[in-house]
Amino acid sequence: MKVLNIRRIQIFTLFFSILDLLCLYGFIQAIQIFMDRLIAGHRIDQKDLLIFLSLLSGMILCGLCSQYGFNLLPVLGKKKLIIQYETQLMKEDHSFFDQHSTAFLMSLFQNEISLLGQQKAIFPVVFLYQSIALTVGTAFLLINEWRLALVLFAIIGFCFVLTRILSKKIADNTQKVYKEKNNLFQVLHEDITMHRLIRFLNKEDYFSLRFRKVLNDRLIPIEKKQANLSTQYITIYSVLSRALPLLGAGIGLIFMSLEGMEPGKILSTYALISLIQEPIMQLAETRTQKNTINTLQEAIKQVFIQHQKDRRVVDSFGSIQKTDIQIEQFQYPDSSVILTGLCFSILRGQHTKIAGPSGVGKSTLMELLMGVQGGRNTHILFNETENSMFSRKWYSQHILMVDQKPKIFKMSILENITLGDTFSKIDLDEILYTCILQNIIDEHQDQIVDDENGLSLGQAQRVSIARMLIRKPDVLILDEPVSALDEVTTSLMIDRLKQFIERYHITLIISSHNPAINTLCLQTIDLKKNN
Ligand SMILES: Nc1ncnc2c1ncn2[C@@H]1O[C@H](COP(=O)(O)OP(=O)(O)OP(=O)(O)O)[C@@H](O)[C@H]1O
Repeated sequence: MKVLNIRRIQIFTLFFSILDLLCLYGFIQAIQIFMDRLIAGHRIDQKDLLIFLSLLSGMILCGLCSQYGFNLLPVLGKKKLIIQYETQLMKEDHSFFDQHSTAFLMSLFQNEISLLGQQKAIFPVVFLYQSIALTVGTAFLLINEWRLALVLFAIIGFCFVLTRILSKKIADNTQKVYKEKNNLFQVLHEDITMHRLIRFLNKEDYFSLRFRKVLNDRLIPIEKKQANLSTQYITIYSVLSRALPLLGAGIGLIFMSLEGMEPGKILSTYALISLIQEPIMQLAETRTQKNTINTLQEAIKQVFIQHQKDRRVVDSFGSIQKTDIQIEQFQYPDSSVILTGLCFSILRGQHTKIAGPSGVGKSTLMELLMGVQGGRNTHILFNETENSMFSRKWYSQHILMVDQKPKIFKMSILENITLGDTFSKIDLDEILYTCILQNIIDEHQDQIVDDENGLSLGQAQRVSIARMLIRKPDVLILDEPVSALDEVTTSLMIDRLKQFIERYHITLIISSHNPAINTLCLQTIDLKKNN
């Protein structure tokens, strides 16, 4: 995908903004000259009109171009940063997603990352442009009437200090607003995802009250403070922008009566003062933006600190002949011990059943095998090498797992299986036969499905198995693979699965409460409850 080059658009915007500025100052000077000449009794000729019109059309054209750039930059900046962080998100480890809720990550992308992208793209252009505008304006004003300029600078300087203090306060408060907005977003997300349960329990009022409490007691007070600060800021700004040019003209008139200042000069001084207060205020404003950018950048950096440094180094290693499981003790953070004193091996072709009552730690053991959980007292070895030595790429080619809850993407069934990889028609037909999916494919054709729409739980389970099986790993871990299948389909599925794994030398590790699975397995590891 081609992303427009931000740097080029920034230069384009700055270039036309400066041209626009120069046309504007040229225009002011032209007015002063024409006015002085009119007063002196000269007439305006065709050449003068031509200069006038050229400057005017230059201003319109350059204004259009620079405005287009200013409107385009936030869009590009937002897009760039979203792509950058999405790529980073996809590389994150399992523990990252345990730490942050979906709602939090979604709101991070919608709010903070988007805003940071916009500001980062537009900030340097605004800053540079306003600095140039201020320098040019100051130079013109000083040349035009230095005594008047000094009086006005003193007033502007005072307002500048005031707005700087205010803008710092606004930036600090903005961070609090973001934090509370995220909070509210998470509560709302929970209300939506749990809505079915809430309705069953007739608890709508209880949850609405919780939402309103977060909104009224936490977010609204901070937003009110923000409104108050912004009002003070804008008031100073508007008083300055309205009063300053009039003040300039007034002082100019005094100079005129005392020392005979020309009317053309008063007019151009008035126009210059009108122009100069804008960059001054905008530069104060960019300070607010700079504070916001820095804090946002730091906040996002904190979220995206890689949790587990990727120590895995081995990419090429033969197929798995032996898997050793040595677990002295495993527990999740802040939980009691789940697994303890486990030591067994699985040889190639030695299909193994992991048995035990619900909650004993079967899925946990499987996650340890997949390397998504781990710890100092747990050792998983493939061909006598610690699993931490293997890269994720190696894992994806040699050991795969089908979760207890089937995962279906919003794609067609075939796409759900291939996930963009190319498989031969023979391979596809074979997998559809093994997982009893041919009828479902015929029924749904290329229709898009997801796990809530279009597939039963048993069908979704079979699609999830097909997705992993077609990749023919050395070891396939199946967590409760037939829990949603009827007796006939279970028995057919087991027969076909047996043929498939024998043909491709795949070793199965299965957890299931269904005794029919026993016919597939050569050893059983019985997990016992620790408490
Ligand atoms: N991410 C986690 N953080 C903390 N505790 C967890 C986590 N995942 C599972 N547990 C706890 O670990 C224990 C074992 O859970 P696990 O899912 O491994 O059991 P199981 O034997 O597969 O159960 P079932 O047969 O019902 O699927 C449970 O007490 C569960 O609450």
